[in-house]
Amino acid sequence: MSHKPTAKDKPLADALKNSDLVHDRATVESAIVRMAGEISRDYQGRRPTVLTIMNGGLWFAARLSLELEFDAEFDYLHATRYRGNTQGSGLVWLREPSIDLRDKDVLLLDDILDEGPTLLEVRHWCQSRDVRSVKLAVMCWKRHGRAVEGLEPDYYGLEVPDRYVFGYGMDYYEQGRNLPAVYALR
Ligand SMILES: O=P(O)(O)OC[C@H]1O[C@H](OP(=O)(O)OP(=O)(O)O)[C@H](O)[C@@H]1O
Ligand SMILES: Nc1nc2[nH]cnc2c(=O)[nH]1
Repeated sequence: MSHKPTAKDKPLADALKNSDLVHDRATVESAIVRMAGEISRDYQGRRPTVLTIMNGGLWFAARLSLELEFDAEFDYLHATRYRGNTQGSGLVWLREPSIDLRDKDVLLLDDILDEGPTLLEVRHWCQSRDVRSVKLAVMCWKRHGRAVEGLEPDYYGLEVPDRYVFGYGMDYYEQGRNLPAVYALR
């Protein structure tokens, strides 16, 4: 039986030795503040429903939401297709939002847009709930041109290289999410 690698087999310290810092904390946080300004302007006069995609979106969502200049309704969903691995597979839903989304202006928050199936499916799921609108905001965009067709973020903070990245919410075998910067494996 093949063994799925875990944190024990893949120490974070080794990954850090084998990685480059791509965005330090100040750069990440100023990008998030800039995004919050753009989102605040666009949603003026509305009270959107902000849905965080767990787990990775948590750190970004918390930082961003403190900068938003409007009141909002918050909830979260948990959908994962990497499950502590560095390669994605089918999306597994672990928790759906508990509030009724009908006629809501939904803003989806996630840490990274890479190949796109996660946000594509979650956006589609929201549309099937008869939302008024749905937009995507991601902290990092791995803009390699291989994402599912037509899927681009409405808002993004930073571009990241076409390598496995971690930190600021993004995991390396379920480690490193609370690193306050973004690293890329060499
Ligand atoms: O654009 P994609 O290729 O679909 O990848 C992006 C998704 O991958 C990560 O989630 P993951 O499945 O690792 O779950 P996690 O947030 O719990 O780490 C990340 O948080 C995004 O939701
Ligand atoms: N941590 C992490 N999660 C991802 N999900 C999709 N791409 C990535 C990536 O590069 N890093």
